[in-house]
Amino acid sequence: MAYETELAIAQKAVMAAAQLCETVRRDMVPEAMEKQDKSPVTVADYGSQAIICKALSEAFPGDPVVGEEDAAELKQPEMRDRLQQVTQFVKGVMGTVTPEDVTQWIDHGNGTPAKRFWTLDPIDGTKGFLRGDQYAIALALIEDGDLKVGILGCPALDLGYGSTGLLFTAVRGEGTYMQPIAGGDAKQVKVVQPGDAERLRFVESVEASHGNQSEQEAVAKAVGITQASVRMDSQAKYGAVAAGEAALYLRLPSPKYPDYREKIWDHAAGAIVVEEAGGKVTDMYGKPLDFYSAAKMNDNRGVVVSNGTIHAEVMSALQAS
Ligand SMILES: Nc1ncnc2c1ncn2[C@@H]1O[C@H](COP(=O)(O)O)[C@@H](O)[C@H]1OP(=O)(O)O
Ligand SMILES: [Mg+2]
Ligand SMILES: [Mg+2]
Ligand SMILES: [Mg+2]
Repeated sequence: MAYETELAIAQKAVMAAAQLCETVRRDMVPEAMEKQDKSPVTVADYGSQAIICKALSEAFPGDPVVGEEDAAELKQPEMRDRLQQVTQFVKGVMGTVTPEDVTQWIDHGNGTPAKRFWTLDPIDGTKGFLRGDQYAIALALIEDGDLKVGILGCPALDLGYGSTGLLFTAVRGEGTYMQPIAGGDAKQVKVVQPGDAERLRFVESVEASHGNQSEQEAVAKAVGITQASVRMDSQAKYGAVAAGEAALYLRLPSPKYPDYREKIWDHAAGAIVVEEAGGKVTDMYGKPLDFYSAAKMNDNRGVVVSNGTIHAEVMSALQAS
């Protein structure tokens, strides 16, 4: 199997990070700190990035990591208690560590795209995490501009499989697998097959300002989806499409933030998980997402994720609207 070592190390790291995130949600009411761009971050976002970056830096010291968080704010003197808290949670998962270790590991995620690199969202859907809803830990390997490995940990997702917490893994050319985070066998998953009317559902963000819900509804209707959307935070939406629980995920630019550009860590892991399950991922104009030029996908607008068979129809509906 290709990328066996990469997959094994990344999967183990994402599992450990998932354990930290769930411990934070169990042991405290996570508080949001505000970043410079006004978006929230928690001790779990930092802890998760520390754990995964440590594992990647040890196993693949030459690979840059393009991660969402950095430790600049956490290193400020007035944040000492907060850093201590992050360190305690990291310790809980991996034994002895110092606050300096933690900030160094987090800052290992300040890399830039290269011939081969990883991209990491330590908690995707921080707002969902804070609300007690869905969130994801998303890690992907990009080589020569193509997604090669994706790991998507969804600690609060069950999709009716009877165990909460699902992990999706994908390697280019080798399919997508889903397994319970709590332990158990991995099974291969496939997107919705044509004619499966019951699963012809669409998913979108809970946060109205992360998309354009009225246009998303109109487009879904235009392609024959009659059920109301399922609203879900984070890249767990990609998991739902990969597992065949929804046929479409629409993320159209919010009229409130027309200049917003999607970030690679918000889509890389989810995209390969869906593609390897047989689905298709493009921007709203049908262009492939650019995962290699920069952390921000400057030349893409919106994201459309489908089971593949309805993709062309969705593009026509978007053009007409
Ligand atoms: N205006 C926006 N349009 C699209 N996505 C956004 C917008 N603002 C923030 N986000 C991103 O949406 C993601 C969560 O999406 P979802 O609604 O699917 O759970 C977060 O990674 C967040 O990025 P950030 O962490 O930079 O705030
Ligand atoms: Mg995040
Ligand atoms: Mg995110
Ligand atoms: Mg964030």
